[in-house]
Order: sequence, then C-alpha cells, then structure tokens
Amino acid sequence: MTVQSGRQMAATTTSSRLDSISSSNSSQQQFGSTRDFMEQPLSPIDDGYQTTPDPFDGTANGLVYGSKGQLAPLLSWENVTYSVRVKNKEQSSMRTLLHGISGEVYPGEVIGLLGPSGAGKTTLLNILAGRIEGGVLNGKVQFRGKKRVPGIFKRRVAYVEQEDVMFPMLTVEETIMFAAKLRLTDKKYSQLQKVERVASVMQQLRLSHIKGSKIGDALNRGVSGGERKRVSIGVGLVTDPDMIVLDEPTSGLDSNSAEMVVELVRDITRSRGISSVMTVHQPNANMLNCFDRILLLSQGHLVFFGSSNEAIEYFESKGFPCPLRQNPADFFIDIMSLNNRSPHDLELSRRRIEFLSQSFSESKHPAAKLSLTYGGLYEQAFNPNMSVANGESLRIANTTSGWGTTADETPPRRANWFFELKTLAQRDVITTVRHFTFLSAVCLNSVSVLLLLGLLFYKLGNEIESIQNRIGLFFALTLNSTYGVMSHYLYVYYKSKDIMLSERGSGSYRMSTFYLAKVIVYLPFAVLSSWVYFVGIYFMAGLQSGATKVLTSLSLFTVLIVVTLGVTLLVGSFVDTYDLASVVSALAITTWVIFGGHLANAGDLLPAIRWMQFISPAFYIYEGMVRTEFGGLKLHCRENNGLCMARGDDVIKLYRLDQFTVGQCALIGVGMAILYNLFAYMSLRWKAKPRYLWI
Ligand SMILES: Nc1ncnc2c1ncn2[C@@H]1O[C@H](COP(=O)(O)OP(=O)(O)OP(=O)(O)O)[C@@H](O)[C@H]1O
Repeated sequence: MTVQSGRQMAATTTSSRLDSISSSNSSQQQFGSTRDFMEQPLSPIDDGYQTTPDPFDGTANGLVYGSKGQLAPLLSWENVTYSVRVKNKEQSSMRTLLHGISGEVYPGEVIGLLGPSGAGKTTLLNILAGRIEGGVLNGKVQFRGKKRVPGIFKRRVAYVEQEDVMFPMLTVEETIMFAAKLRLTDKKYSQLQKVERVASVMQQLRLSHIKGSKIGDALNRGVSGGERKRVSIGVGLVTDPDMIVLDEPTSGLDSNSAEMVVELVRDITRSRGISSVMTVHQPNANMLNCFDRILLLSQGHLVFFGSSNEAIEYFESKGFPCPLRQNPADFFIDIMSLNNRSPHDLELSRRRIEFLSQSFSESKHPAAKLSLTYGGLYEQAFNPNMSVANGESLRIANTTSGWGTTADETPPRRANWFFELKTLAQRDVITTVRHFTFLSAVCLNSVSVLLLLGLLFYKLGNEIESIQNRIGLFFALTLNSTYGVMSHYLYVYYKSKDIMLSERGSGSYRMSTFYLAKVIVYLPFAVLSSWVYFVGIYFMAGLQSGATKVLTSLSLFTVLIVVTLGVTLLVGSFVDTYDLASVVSALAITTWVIFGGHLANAGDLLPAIRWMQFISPAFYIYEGMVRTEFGGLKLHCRENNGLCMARGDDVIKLYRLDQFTVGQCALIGVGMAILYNLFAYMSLRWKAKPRYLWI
C-alpha cells in the first residue's frame, strides 16, 4: 500500500503552492473579489475557460492516484443525492442538500471534507457513516466493493460525534474500558486482551497519563476539551473499526489541541491501515497537510476532490490562484462561499460556485469520473493469493499493525446477554454513586420528608381527631414518594438516555439490557431511600405497631415506589426531551393524587371520570395502606361528641375505601408495576430504534 505520508505531502504542497503563487503576479486581484470574478470572462460557456489546461488530464495525478488505483477503496460513493422536505409559509417543497457527490476512501487514507457553513459536509459524512435519517437518499455507497449491510457496517465504522457524549463521572480509562467490554465479544477477546487494547489505545492517543482523571462536564471540572475529544476517538478506536468518521473533531478546541487531534487521527489511520473521513471547519495549514485528500463541497455540490496540492494547481488553472501567504484552506473556503453582502455580490458568488462545480464535474479528474468498478479491485487487493501491483497487500498492512481484521466480513458478534447486562449495570452503579448532585438530592429528600412529616404527624394517638391526621399522613406519604422518585430518576435517566442514543447508532448493546440495568440499579436506590423516611415516620407517628401491620404497610409502600419508577421510565422513554417529560410527569402525579381517593371521596366521583381512579396506582396503594392502618383500630370517643366512630373499619367505610381488600390492592399494584415497566421498555425500543437510510 502506498500512501503519501503527511510530511511528504506537506513538502509537496508547500513548495508547489509557493511555485504557483510566485508565477502569478496579481493573484490577489484575480480572485480577491467577486466583482473581479465577474469582470473576467470565466463563465462555463466561455471559450477562454474551455481552453484552460486541465491539470488532471492524466499526467498530473500520477503519484497518488496511480499507486492507489492498484488498491481497492474501503468505502466508495457514487452520485449521492440527498433531499429533504422543507416547509415554508405557503407550501412544502423538496430541497436538495447534496447533488450527485462521488468519491472514495482507501485504507490508510485520511479524507477531509471541507466547505463553507451549510455546504453539506455533515450531511455527506452522516450518509457515508450510515447515520442519516429522514429525507430522500439516492446514489450508491459501497463498503469493500459491496452494498453495505447495516448490521455489519455500523460495527465496522467508528463514528465520533461533534459533541462528546460521555458519562462525566467515569474516568478516561473506565470510559474506554466500558466501550471495549460492551463491543468486543468475550468469545474473541479475553479480559486481558481487552485491558491491553485499552492501554494501547490510551497510549496511541496520549491519554495514559490522565487515565485516572474523570471526564467531567460543565459543573464538574474534568479533562480538557482536546483530551475529551481524544477519549471519544478512543471509544471508537478500541473496537477495532475499519473506518473512523469524525464530525468536526476540532470544533471548540484551541489550535494546538486541534492540530494534535488531526495528527493523531492521521498517524493511527496510517499505522492501522484503516480509513478516516472527517469534516473540519477551517483547518490551518498543518491540519490541511494531514489530509491525504480533501473533498470540497459548496452548496451541496462537489467542487474538488484530491490532494490539497492538486487543489491549488486546479483552482489556479481555473483562474483562481491561491494568494501568497494565505492558508490554502481559507482560500478554498473563500472561493466556495456565498457572498451575502449585496444581491449583486450574491449573484456573482453563486455564479462562481456554479462554475467551479460544473468545471470539476467536466474535468478529467478521477473523482469526477468515478465509477464503481471497485468490487473486482477489492477482491484482488484482499485475496492473499493475488498480490497487488506494488507487492503489498492490505491484509499484510493490517496484520502487521496488530489490529486489523479488515478482510473478515462476518459481523463482530454481540457480547453475551448476561455479560452485557452486568457491564451496563456496573456502569450505572458507578455513574449513580459518583453522581454527587443526584445522591445529595435523594438524601436531602429522605431526611426532609422524614423530619417534616415525622414532626407534623408526631404521636397521632387514638383520639377521634387522629382519623383526619392518619388519612392526611397516608396522602402526604403517597404524594411525596411519587414526586421524589419521578423528579430524581427522570433526570438521571435522561442523562444516560442521551449517551445510549449515541451508542445505539453503533449497535453497542441491546435495549433489553440497557433497560433492565436501569431498573436493577435505580430500584434499590429508590426503595432504600424511601424506606428511610417511611419507617421513621411510621414509628414517629405511632401507627399500629404489630409486625404484620408494619410489614404490610411497608410492602404496599414499596409497590408504590416500584410502580412510580416504572411510570418514570415510561415517561422518560416515550417523551423525547427532559423539559417536556418534567411537565408530563407533574401532570401524572397530579392526576394520581386527585384520583387517589383522598381529595375526593372514592364513591362520589362521576361515573364518566371514575375509571381514572382505577388506572391510578396511588388509589390502590393508598386504599391498601389506609385499610391496613384502620383495620382493627380502636378509637377513643369523647363524651359529648355525637360524631364518634370507635372502630377504624367504620372509617374505611365512610371514606368508601373498601372496594378492594389489602391483598387485592397489593396484587393490582404489582400488576401495574409489571405493566408500566413493560410499556416503558416497549416505548424505549420503539423510540430509540435507529431509522437510518441505506443505499
Ligand atoms: N433535515 C434537514 N432539513 C432541512 N434542512 C437541512 C436538514 N439537514 C440539513 N439541512 C440543511 O442543509 C444544509 C447543509 O447542512 P450541513 O449540516 O450538512 O452543513 P455543514 O456543511 O455541515 O455546515 P456547518 O459547517 O455549518 O456544520 C444546511 O443549510 C442545513 O440547514
């Protein structure tokens, strides 16, 4: 495999650029303004343009393309067109974001997608990575000379998103290790191999010295932005991908960190014989030199695809020489950008872009003439019995790097279900116990509810007035516990759901293990923290102290916590945003409480709305707890008090809380817990299912 090194490329690019610039004595004026462009006879139908020598007439592209032509591209795309429906005030219409883009990337090659803002870089990147949703996608994308198989492809490609979505409370090493555990199968990799692989990735990405540092977030300081980006790359790299796709990996980084990230990607790409494609907003000259080839996009059109050195020659041949001392990347962006300063400037720049895209599609450049005949080439390159022309097969390149399994087309199997569940649960335990804000909120809630209700309902006694206090206490307990569980667990669930949605795209784990791990980890926290105040309040209030009474009330209360967690996860799974989910959960609590049997007498509700009582878990648990407490309770009637109920059972009847037995209440509660959790899991599966378009 012959791939120009960055250094070689840098030398060639710089010297050629300077040569071309020095041969152009008025370069600045030649392209500097759109007005100048307009004054030049440069329309696509202009004779002068048509006689301009094309640097890609078969002689200028010998070095890079000649040698690469003997290899097969890992990924190739032909005539990719993508449109979306846009709605304006009057009507909706289709808008084409990409117009027939073709290209390819070879093993060991780094491709930079460049273009002004809105050019379609991210759109193209997502299409190539198999991460585009919605719209209409046409064209052809081939992986190793064949149509992509989503199940295989998504595990062969590491996608590094622009936003680093990771657990802030995990360390660098833990973050990469969990990715390795979840995505490298036990059958293929031993625990030791995984540990070695994580260490190797950290070393390659220069993260070993900070392996114990937490990732951090806006609230908790952690690793720097550049380090965080390298961890994101490490998460993708540890799974041994054939290709790494990065969306704006340098955004938000200072120039040193940005350069380091791009250089590391280039080094890893070469040493492992993988392919890399990345979008970069405005690379400096050093970063530009890390790209073997650049794909220039403007307004969804391909303007150039080749090395940056060739790009300079090419644009010069079209009458756009790169000015002296200008960063070539800035120059490329300049000539590809729309100029909105005035309608006239806009029109000129639009014509310039049209001209450039048309020129490139008509040029003899290989990318402009790309046809997908790579299937045969691929077979040749990967057939160990057949050497490629330069005598170096890709299989050898990958084997010597110690990582590659490029020729292996069987999809990497998923981890064992139980191992996956255990790993996810471990990760949830660590992230939950290290979540200081969450734990503080849970503890504070338990202590404050204990003190507030414990003191408010302290020593209720058995006087007639205690009836109202007892009823009020159970109402307050139901309200506080449901509110506490919903508010606390909805928040942490959304945090990890965001990460799951990002990991889901690469098929990291099953939804069943993700959901079950949440229940396994959240439930003990929710139940134990609620028991603390329930038991405390129970004895502070002096409720019936027999073991059966205490255990029955505690069991009913526990069922309420389990149901509430189920409803929380249902809302969290179904509703897309946390903000909206907070409103929905508040509404759910209000409805529960209204129909819980305390505010309105259970028997007096209008038949049209009485059914709502029966879908409210609070109604059954409240009824069960009231029945347990008042069942067999002896109350002291005062003399001269005509309104006296000496038996707790009469109170149950008065409040019409005698529709179900305690056992039935508990059973219905358990049934609801199962049902709500089932709904939550199903809606998570439905909502989180990736709906990517494949061509
Ligand atoms: N789903 C969509 N519906 C409508 N318009 C879209 C959609 N996705 C992207 N666009 C539009 O398509 C154009 C290209 O978007 P894209 O994000 O690919 O550009 P970009 O080159 O990556 O820009 P930037 O560098 O600013 O991130 C933009 O004008 C964007 O507003």
